[in-house]
Amino acid sequence: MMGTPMTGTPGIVITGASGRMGQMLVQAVTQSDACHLVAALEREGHAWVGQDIGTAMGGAALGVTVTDDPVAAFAKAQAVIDFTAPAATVAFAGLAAQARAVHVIGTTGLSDDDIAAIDRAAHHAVIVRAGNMSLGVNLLVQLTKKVAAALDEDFDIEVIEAHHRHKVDAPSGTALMLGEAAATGRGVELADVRDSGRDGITGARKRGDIGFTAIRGGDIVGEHDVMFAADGERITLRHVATDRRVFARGALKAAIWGQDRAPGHYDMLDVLGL
Ligand SMILES: NC(=O)c1ccc[n+]([C@@H]2O[C@H](COP(=O)([O-])OP(=O)(O)OC[C@H]3O[C@@H](n4cnc5c(N)ncnc54)[C@H](O)[C@@H]3O)[C@@H](O)[C@H]2O)c1
Ligand SMILES: O=C(O)C1=N[C@H](C(=O)O)CCC1
Repeated sequence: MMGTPMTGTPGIVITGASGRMGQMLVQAVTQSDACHLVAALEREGHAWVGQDIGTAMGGAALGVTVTDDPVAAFAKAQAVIDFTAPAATVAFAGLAAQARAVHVIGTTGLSDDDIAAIDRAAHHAVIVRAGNMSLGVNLLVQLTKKVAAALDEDFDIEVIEAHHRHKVDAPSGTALMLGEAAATGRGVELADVRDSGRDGITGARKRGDIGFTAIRGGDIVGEHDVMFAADGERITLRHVATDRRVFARGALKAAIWGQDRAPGHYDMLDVLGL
């Protein structure tokens, strides 16, 4: 059995345990000395509910049975790591806050109303939310802010992202983080300059707009370019993720960082001190 539970380290629940990120997170937690797995959650009716999470993943038993009961799972946890879907994440934010567990949210595609609900839960507990938990992307956010602040609107800003064929939301959470960073650097609101989904006779590009393009295909883990294009020259900042472990590593760091912090809605820049 991997990762024997240690009482001195935070107990972690992984939601969406059968998912691409869920399985990566179960592996990361069970291999870590800094935390231990107390529960694995899946949606009601999922084939893995009732099975040992280790054997369901095709490996050795881990002694943790997949459950569909978030209240019971969260009651025994110090942190909930959640990469699922918007409706689930909003419900989990309330339940994790009631359990006073740190809620690490990787889920993307959240609406403004979803984020407002998460903000309300963060009055009572620690929530760390980021569209991308990797160190590289969070550094890229800061670089994007700086480059955007240094250049004027002669440089058109375009965010181009590519992901696997199963991804359901666009632009990606990361692309939106980068677009927000570019807008902040320029001193504008992203909502006022955002241009997504060009198709047909769109008219010429509007000066000052921040454009988004989404590519979906194959097994691409996650690639992001921020392009600053002017007449005669072009700068491109790029991040390429080749392994989902980079997201899992960031999420574990956030779960541990959040222990004993004051309630609030934090992001990975807080966790990484960037
Ligand atoms: N922030 C980051 O660093 C980062 C990195 C990768 C993925 N993501 C995001 O994480 C999310 C999940 O991505 P994925 O590729 O793992 O997707 P996935 O579809 O493989 O996994 C999602 C899992 O959540 C489960 N789920 C849905 N509703 C549930 C509920 N009510 N209760 C329990 N489980 C539930 C599904 O059954 C599924 O197993 C997406 O929003 C994605 O964009 C974020
Ligand atoms: O695979 C996904 O889905 C990813 N989602 C995040 C996003 O929307 O930016 C991070 C990269 C992978």
